[in-house]
Amino acid sequence: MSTEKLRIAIQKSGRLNEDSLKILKDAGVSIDNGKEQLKASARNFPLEVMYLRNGDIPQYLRDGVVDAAIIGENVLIEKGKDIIRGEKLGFSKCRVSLAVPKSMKYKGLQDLDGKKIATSYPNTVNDFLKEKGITADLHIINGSVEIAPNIGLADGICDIVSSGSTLFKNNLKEVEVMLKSEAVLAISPEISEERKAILEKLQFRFKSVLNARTSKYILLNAPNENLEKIIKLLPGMRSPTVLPLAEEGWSSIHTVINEERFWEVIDELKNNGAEGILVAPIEKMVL
Ligand SMILES: Nc1ncnc2c1ncn2[C@@H]1O[C@H](COP(=O)(O)OP(=O)(O)OP(=O)(O)O)[C@@H](O)[C@H]1O
Ligand SMILES: O=P(O)(O)OC[C@H]1O[C@H](OP(=O)(O)OP(=O)(O)O)[C@H](O)[C@@H]1O
Ligand SMILES: [Mg+2]
Repeated sequence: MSTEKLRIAIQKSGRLNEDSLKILKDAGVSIDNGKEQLKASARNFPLEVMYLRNGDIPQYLRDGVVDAAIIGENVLIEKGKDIIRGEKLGFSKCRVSLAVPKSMKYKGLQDLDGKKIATSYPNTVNDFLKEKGITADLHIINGSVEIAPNIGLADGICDIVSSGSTLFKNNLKEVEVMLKSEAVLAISPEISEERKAILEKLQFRFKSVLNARTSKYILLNAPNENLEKIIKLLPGMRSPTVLPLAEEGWSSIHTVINEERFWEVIDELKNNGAEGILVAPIEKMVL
């Protein structure tokens, strides 16, 4: 048997750390915890985890020092265009935006021409502004970017926005969304065939976990005369299971549904006589 292990990087600490460990755990990979060691092995899967800074990961992938990573898509756009982008992982959702002081009368991007913009994402801003024919003077800083306009360091900023509360607290307003981001699986262009085979197994497990996270198992009782209408609202994986109830004229319907879709159709289900509706989480889902 091969002794080869897949080397995967995850963020050492910060916004991505917890959810990255969670998706590995949900995929059945048990890691002997050792965050202090910066490197840990999985007990039951040929995997080695390296705990690294998010911003350093593209270089490690490029050099082939790690085979794969869980990283913010925005970081790949900023400095990892040559890195292979795999599945989106559904967490750490944010956007990278331009913001200006609330008091500024902003009419459009031309208002930023020749202005000073503070950011930790110079390539992203440059690419965006260049395409629109705007030239700005970039001031590169690594953190607390939102404070820059208040201390006279810049006229505007480009940074990550999620709830918008950091902008609000610093008297800034979001004026352009440059890109949307979430955590993704990133893959080294240098990955060996043998490790790629291990990665494919992990990707399969991630997909099962992600499918399950967005789906719910639903059970409900419905009068037989409305079965057809209700089934139309609940297509399921192939089609719903329909079982007769002990009470004549009624059936029980079991199916899998996307959670958002469930909330969209709930009123129609009720209007068609559905009752005793149960919604249960799904552990894993293999399509
Ligand atoms: N407020 C937020 N809401 C949602 N996602 C975010 C938010 N801030 C950052 N992110 C996402 O999480 C990633 C990591 O952010 P975090 O602030 O933890 O680390 P960092 O300081 O950018 O990186 P490093 O690990 O190099 O120190 C970002 O690249 C982005 O994709
Ligand atoms: O729109 P919001 O929900 O307020 O989130 C946006 C803020 O979150 C991130 O900072 P973080 O808290 O990660 O601190 P950091 O600058 O130390 O990375 C980002 O750099 C923004 O400042
Ligand atoms: Mg941050």
